[in-house]
Amino acid sequence: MNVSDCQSDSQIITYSPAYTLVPTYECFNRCSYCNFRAEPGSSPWLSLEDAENQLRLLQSQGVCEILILSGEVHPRSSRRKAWFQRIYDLCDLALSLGFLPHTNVGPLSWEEMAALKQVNVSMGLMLEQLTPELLKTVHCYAPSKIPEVRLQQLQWAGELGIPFTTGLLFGIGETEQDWWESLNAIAQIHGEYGHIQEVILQPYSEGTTEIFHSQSFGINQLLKVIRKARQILPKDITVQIPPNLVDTVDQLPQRSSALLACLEAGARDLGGISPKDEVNPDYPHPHSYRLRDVIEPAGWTLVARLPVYPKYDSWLPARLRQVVKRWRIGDR
Ligand SMILES: O=c1nc2n(C[C@H](O)[C@H](O)[C@H](O)CO)c3cc(O)ccc3cc-2c(=O)[nH]1
Ligand SMILES: C[C@H]1O[C@@H](n2cnc3c(N)ncnc32)[C@H](O)[C@@H]1O
Ligand code: MET
Ligand code: SF4
Repeated sequence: MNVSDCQSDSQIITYSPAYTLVPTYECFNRCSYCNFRAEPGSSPWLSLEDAENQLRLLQSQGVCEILILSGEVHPRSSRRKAWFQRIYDLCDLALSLGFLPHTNVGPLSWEEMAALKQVNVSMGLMLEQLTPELLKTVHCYAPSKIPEVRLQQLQWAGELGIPFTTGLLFGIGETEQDWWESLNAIAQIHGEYGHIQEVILQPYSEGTTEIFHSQSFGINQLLKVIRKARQILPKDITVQIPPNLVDTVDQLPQRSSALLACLEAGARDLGGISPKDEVNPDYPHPHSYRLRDVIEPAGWTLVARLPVYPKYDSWLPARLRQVVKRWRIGDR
């Protein structure tokens, strides 16, 4: 089966069989909704040896995407160079073992982003929300979340020709008007460069180790967002929702109505399904076979995808194109 470039009118739902590597949990930002970060200096970095051991165990398990997700070292810190080098080396390692890396480690300098293009089939950064009001609240101690900085990252990715995943986080104190402005900003940037593969609509989900402790974003509001996103975003951008965050109460297939409602509203991708959701460790991912049991009786077809869409293969450096080609042949 072929996943066409435009999924929005089809019955096909995709997901990416993924595994997450965390270079470090330490982060100089303090987003108050974060259940991931550790204090700078308190958390050892992932060594290449440990990463290689983890990756070798995955080689026979159908995992394709390696998501490199990290806490951040300040751009002007003397440790920044070593931090960046470790991320680069982890990507290079994953690639050399035949996996497809996708890096999401916060804002990068132009040079850092250009270097990572050589070892990533796609990259990601959530816009979160565009309104600067959040800098007074949840992002008060998070300079990486300055909206202009994040918008510029999307712009740079476009200029560098990097297939990109972005998204919004809902339920962190923004208004409804803010939602539509953020979505319009993504649509506009995609209009310039055509590089946005997917937009993740991520409902804030309360965890056990954060400082924010607010009510998780509700399903009815999320459905409203998905419907409107489908109107605002160009058709060639896929709307992604994380199934573990919308389907938290339903354990039995026949009760998984929230997920089906998201698909009816226009979501077509379920993102990276990995053994552990590092960002929301309190919400484990359902196995792909369970997802299939939930969505296929309702007429949808669940299909694994690569972290780069076919129409972007020609954007990739030769080494990456080679590895992607091997996966496409065995694909679906
Ligand atoms: O398992 C997760 N994967 C996350 N992913 C991975 C994502 O689900 C897919 O693997 C990507 O769409 C790549 O295909 C992210 C990727 C990004 O670029 C930005 C944010 C996220 C956030 C998550 C997340 O919270 N949990
Ligand atoms: C990697 C991405 O995960 C999202 N993120 C961070 N914390 C939470 C949470 N409690 N609930 C949902 N999403 C979260 C942010 O959007 C970040 O950019
Ligand atoms: N620190 C990065 C960001 O917030 C990615 C991981 S968040 C758990 O964009
Ligand atoms: S969400 Fe990302 S930037 Fe914010 S504190 Fe957590 S790891 Fe750091």
